[in-house]
Amino acid sequence: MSKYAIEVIGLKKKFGKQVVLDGVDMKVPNGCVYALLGPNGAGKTTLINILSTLVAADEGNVRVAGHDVSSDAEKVKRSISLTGQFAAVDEKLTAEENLNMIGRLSGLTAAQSRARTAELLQHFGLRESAKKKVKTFSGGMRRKLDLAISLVVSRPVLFLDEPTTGLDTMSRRALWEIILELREQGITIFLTTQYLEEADQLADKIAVITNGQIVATGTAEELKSRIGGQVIELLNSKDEVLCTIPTNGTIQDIRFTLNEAASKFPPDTKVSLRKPSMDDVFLSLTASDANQLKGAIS
Ligand SMILES: Nc1ncnc2c1ncn2[C@@H]1O[C@H](COP(=O)(O)OP(=O)(O)OP(=O)(O)O)[C@@H](O)[C@H]1O
Repeated sequence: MSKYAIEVIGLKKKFGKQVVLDGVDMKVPNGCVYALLGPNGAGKTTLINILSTLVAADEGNVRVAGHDVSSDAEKVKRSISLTGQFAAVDEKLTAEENLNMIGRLSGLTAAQSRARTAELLQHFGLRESAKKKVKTFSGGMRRKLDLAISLVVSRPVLFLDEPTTGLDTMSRRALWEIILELREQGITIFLTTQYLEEADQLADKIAVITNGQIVATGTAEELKSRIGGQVIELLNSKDEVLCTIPTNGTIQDIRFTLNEAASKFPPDTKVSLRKPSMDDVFLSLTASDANQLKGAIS
């Protein structure tokens, strides 16, 4: 068996004249949480759709769970679960009925389906709402049910397209815990997100995509260290951040930056130094000009 759950080489995709994926290479090891991080329109959903056989690639080699997505699509489909950006649940049914229906459609016997439904309702904290119609559910409950539905039959690779978009902080954290538990069971989780904190907290490896190209990959720490030494923050008298400026951490760069800042900002502006965050990494990688932040003071 390949040690990679997902292998992508030279993937290209156009919609009409628009190049959406422009030579993507990616290797996702088995059993990890891999986050694809990128701004709106970067090509994240298109990539997940290709990996899950919903959309065909124009060029390149794509293997999921060891199978080629174009020549072995059926085997890929049997190896994956997919949860989309919008909850794919039937609103008129209860949570229990939704799960049971998917169980039966997936080929489980009535008894197996009931048992799996009970297990998932318990696991996702939905037991008390099991008999309520989904149309009465909050966004967080719906998203949990959506995720539970994708796990009725356990598959080695789970795709989650922006799983926590629109959720409140508590529901988001509950979902993160569930995702980490699934990893403990050996499932590979490939998720897309626009939330830097999510990638930072969850992912063993992060790929940053912008304009259809992967511009960086690594652990959160590796990505943060790429940005260099220290970030200068300028704050007003109410301690509100006026400006964030990455530096390479040397006395020369910090002095130059502060000299520039001193000529632009009032003398009572406060200065603080901190280590780079994922926000800084993301901005520096996805900004059209990596010096955009420095430009903020000129
Ligand atoms: N079926 C399609 N036909 C034409 N254009 C498409 C199609 N699907 C996606 N696109 C375009 O491809 C680009 C990338 O879209 P995609 O949905 O992959 O981005 P994304 O990174 O998932 O964005 P978001 O975070 O907003 O969901 C967008 O400009 C989008 O309009």
